[in-house]
Amino acid sequence: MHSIKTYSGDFRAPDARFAIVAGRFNSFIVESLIGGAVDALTRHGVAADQLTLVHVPGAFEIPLAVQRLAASERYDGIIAVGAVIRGSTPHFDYVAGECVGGLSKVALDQGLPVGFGVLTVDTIEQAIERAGTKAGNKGAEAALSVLEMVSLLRVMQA
Ligand SMILES: Nc1c(NC[C@H](O)[C@H](O)[C@H](O)CO)[nH]c(=O)[nH]c1=O
Ligand SMILES: CC(=O)[C@@H](O)COP(=O)(O)O
Repeated sequence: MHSIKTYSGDFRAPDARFAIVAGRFNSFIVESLIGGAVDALTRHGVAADQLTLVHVPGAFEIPLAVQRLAASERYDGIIAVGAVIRGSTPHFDYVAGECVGGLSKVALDQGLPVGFGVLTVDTIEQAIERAGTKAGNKGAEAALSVLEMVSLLRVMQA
């Protein structure tokens, strides 16, 4: 049997600091995503004083706020939440594309876990399903992914 060096994170990151950046657009959905993210983190031992919540106008603005927080070096991980719902013009593709592209760039440029809890959906019904009803809560999923990545990066640099 080969012994393979393995790195894996878990869902514990003592004293880690997290920020949630939330777009206000479609706020009735986004509030549930924020709630899911906070609930997931607190259930895994993250205290309120380890959490910061930042509101921005919409998904397009999320990457800039995430970049500013990342550059401050005060956070171990950042969770982006928002809801981009397709309308009748190509606007959706621009907003959603810039949001995910910007978030990936910040994560890689800053070497910081950034969770993608931004819904990119065709209908309000699809958004509701993914904001705490039958298809889970993408805010919670993103928060747990960030928690795991923070833990993993700590293991990898130890
Ligand atoms: N249509 C949606 C937007 N649009 C707004 C943009 O994100 C941005 O705030 C505006 O263009 C000003 O720069 N935002 C969402 O989060 N969701 C949408 O469905
Ligand atoms: C995601 C969007 O940008 C969308 O809300 C815009 O709707 P429309 O394409 O009908 O202007």
